[in-house]
Amino acid sequence: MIELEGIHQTYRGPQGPVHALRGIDLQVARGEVFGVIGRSGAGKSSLVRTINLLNRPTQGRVTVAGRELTALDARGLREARRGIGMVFQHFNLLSSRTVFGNVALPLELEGLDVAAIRARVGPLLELVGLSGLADRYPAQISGGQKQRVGIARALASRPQVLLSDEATSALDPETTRAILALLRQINRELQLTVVLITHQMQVIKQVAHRVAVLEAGEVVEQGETLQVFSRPAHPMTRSLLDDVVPRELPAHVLERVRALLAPTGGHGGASLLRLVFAGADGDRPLLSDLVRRFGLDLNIVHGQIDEVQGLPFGSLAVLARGAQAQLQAAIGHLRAAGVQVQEIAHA
Ligand SMILES: Nc1ncnc2c1ncn2[C@@H]1O[C@H](COP(=O)(O)OP(=O)(O)OP(=O)(O)O)[C@@H](O)[C@H]1O
Repeated sequence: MIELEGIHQTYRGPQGPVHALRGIDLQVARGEVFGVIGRSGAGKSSLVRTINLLNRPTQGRVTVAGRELTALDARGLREARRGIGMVFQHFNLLSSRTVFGNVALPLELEGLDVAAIRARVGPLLELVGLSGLADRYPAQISGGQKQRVGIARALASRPQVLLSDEATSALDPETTRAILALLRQINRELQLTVVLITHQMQVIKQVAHRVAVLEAGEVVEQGETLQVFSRPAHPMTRSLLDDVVPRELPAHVLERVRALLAPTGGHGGASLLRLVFAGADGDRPLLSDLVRRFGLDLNIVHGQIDEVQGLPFGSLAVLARGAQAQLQAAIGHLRAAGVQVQEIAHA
């Protein structure tokens, strides 16, 4: 649905050229929610804005729904852009227009008559849950409601693609969840292709089918969200994932574990293991396997279980005691079952 080929974006900065995008190749399939994540300055806004040529890349080709946008003239581009809606971090609503008036604006610009506009805007306001607020002004509604207006406006021209430029960054966590759920609902019900950029893995976790990680203008990793979450390959991905599943144990937990790891005078060993599991692994009785099959004593010292795309995802720190050979066999068993195992400490 969306194809970016060899995209470079160079700005003229006060201290010389800024290479914001350095050779991006990306493909987004029809009907998917594709997330782009990166730290501030990574080039996310530049990237999402090349998809509708709000930013014309210095080099490279942009194709959306089979049309090469970078080859169109101004008129062709205007028309193609109707197929691409966009929502913004700060909503970009006109304060002098009501909720209805804001959603109606792109339709007025398209030249639709009053009856046609009413017929289009009513269902859109219902879709985003704002039917009762049509006559309010932006100053009279909450941030989450403003973003709902932004989404309805973006959908007014019946686009095939929706771009979201940090749409939830100005919202509190609960409103963020509600807006993301709405985006996901729209993606499903309207079979809309969604590209969203964010600096928060929480956002990716909740809605994106696939994700690309951007660093210094380059895609350093991409893949299915669950795959990237469970087996992050690049240090930047791991660092971004720390916000969701911290890799380091909190200091007070480590201290407690050290005391537990102190030699007890027995014959066996003890290992502090960090287990990361994703997807269906979470449904298997792996911990009872360790006890039953390998005769280990287990002590869960820390953990976090979450969901990615409705599938279990999480990490556990487990203190395992038992015979050395059995400990090693148990680690092999877990790895064979697709669980990532890291031995944090050993005694
Ligand atoms: N119009 C511009 N002129 C000059 N430099 C720019 C311009 N727009 C962006 N940049 C620079 O390009 C780089 C990428 O910026 P961009 O806004 O795309 O990143 P971002 O990942 O969206 O960051 P943020 O999350 O902080 O918005 C940054 O170094 C930024 O300073």
